[in-house]
Amino acid sequence: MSGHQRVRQPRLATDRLGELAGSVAVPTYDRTAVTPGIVHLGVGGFHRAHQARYVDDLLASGVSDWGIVGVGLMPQDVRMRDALAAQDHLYTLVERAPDGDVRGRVIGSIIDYLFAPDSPTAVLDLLTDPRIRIVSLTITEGGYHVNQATGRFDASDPGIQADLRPGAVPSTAFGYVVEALARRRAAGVAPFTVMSCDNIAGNGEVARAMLSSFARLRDPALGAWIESEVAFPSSMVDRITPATTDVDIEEVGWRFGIADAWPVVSEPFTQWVLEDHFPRGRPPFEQAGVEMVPDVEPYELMKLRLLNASHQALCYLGYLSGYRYAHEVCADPLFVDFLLGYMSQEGTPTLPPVPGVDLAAYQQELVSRFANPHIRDTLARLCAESSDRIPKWLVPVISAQLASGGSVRRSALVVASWARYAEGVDEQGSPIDIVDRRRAEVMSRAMAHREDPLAFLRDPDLFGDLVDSPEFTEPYAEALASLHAVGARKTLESWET
Ligand SMILES: NC(=O)c1ccc[n+]([C@@H]2O[C@H](COP(=O)([O-])OP(=O)(O)OC[C@H]3O[C@@H](n4cnc5c(N)ncnc54)[C@H](O)[C@@H]3O)[C@@H](O)[C@H]2O)c1
Ligand SMILES: O=P(O)(O)OC[C@@H](O)[C@@H](O)[C@H](O)[C@H](O)CO
Repeated sequence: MSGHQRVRQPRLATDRLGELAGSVAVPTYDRTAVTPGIVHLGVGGFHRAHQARYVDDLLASGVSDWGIVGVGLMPQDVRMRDALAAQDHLYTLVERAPDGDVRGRVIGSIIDYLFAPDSPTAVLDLLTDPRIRIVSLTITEGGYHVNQATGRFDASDPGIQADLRPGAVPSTAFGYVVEALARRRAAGVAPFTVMSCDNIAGNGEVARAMLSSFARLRDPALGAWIESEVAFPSSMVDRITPATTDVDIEEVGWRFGIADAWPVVSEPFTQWVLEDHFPRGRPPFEQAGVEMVPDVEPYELMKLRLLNASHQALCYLGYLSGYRYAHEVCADPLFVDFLLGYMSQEGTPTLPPVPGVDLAAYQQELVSRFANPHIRDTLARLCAESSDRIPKWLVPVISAQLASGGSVRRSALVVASWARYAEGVDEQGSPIDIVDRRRAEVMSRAMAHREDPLAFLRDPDLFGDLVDSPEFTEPYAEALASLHAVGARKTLESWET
């Protein structure tokens, strides 16, 4: 309870907004007049802290035809359905600054939410409604079914297989999007734009390639039509948004007088760089601070190779050393030196020029953001789903550095720390809950590396041919041996670069 007395607050609802206006910002626009223009698949913490907040700004400025309808596809999304339905689809966004300043804001831009298993027909009807001109996605990196080694579509997922059966009722994001596009095409309704907001380099291009490959397996002509007729703008999205905790829910109660079943907490920083390619129209995003550019790639690479790869650089080593939060790691100068060294010596040399960005200042700002003690971003969140993260964020850095003759020593230590973490026991002997959709394979390779030091790397789906590169395997094997012999902290102390 954080020392605060538990008081039962009335549930967040439209008719309470007036009384809440003294303690938090609330929507002042008429939500009943807002019509849907965007369907978002994967309404989790990030979408609610980021895109929905930008759209809320636009609705407040008088735009009324770009409301968001959320769609949940996964079994766990039933909780989001119930939370939002009980509070008129309103929720509280809490922004916590490093200096302890806390701001609350009720977001009104999600005007409805459908849980797809309740009614696939309702979801398909929505997606074929001509008013829907954008379908946006935060379905996580794993939701795109990319074979990491070949870059091609991987159709092995059972849900994908089910969605490929003739006449299937969709169950996956790809199943819904492609079925809806097929219906729009048949009905002569212009396709919506697909806007990926996941942390993937070239997220628009990846979405285009994977969705059209999936569609081709259903109907080659449909696949070709999607590839040529549907727009897939790429984006760089950035706002650190940890998973909401019970303490966060209680804080929203005592601090703002709001009973909110599922608020969302984030840092104050937010950035969205978006490729301006929306042939069916778009909201005036730039009015809400979105940077509309012709080419997002330099910004995406900067963010993924500096911010996201640094998250991986700090999470396993930090966890093994006994830390549990990102800010704890970033209060430790040994780790900060390592992160800045990785960013300046290995991540940054692989980047193209990034228009208007001072990369040295960007690196320092990242460390300050990671060090925000009020965000309480857990290392467990950052260590999860590493099989989807390391190959997309760090392996490209290693490959580029190897190609140019640059250093990979810090990156090698990061990969070795993941391998050590994947053994499933920390340096204090406590079990680690490995959360990864490839958990069994990853853990079994980690179990084998005491006998065969390169065993963890022998997975071309994750590492391509890195195992054949002595410039990488030598520092990797040295790092792994050191982690086993003296642990993460001492390895960092002595890691010569
Ligand atoms: N959290 C952040 O700091 C952050 C910042 C930038 C970008 N992102 C992007 O947003 C994504 C989601 O992050 P989050 O913090 O909202 O996570 P979250 O767990 O809060 O929400 C993820 C949502 O996606 C759904 N989902 C997961 N896998 C899916 C799949 N295969 N198909 C369809 N839906 C699926 C979940 O059910 C949930 O609704 C990340 O993977 C990342 O690409 C997150
Ligand atoms: O959410 P993921 O899986 O893409 O990655 C984990 C974190 O690195 C990520 O969520 C960052 O917090 C985020 O990308 C900051 O904008």
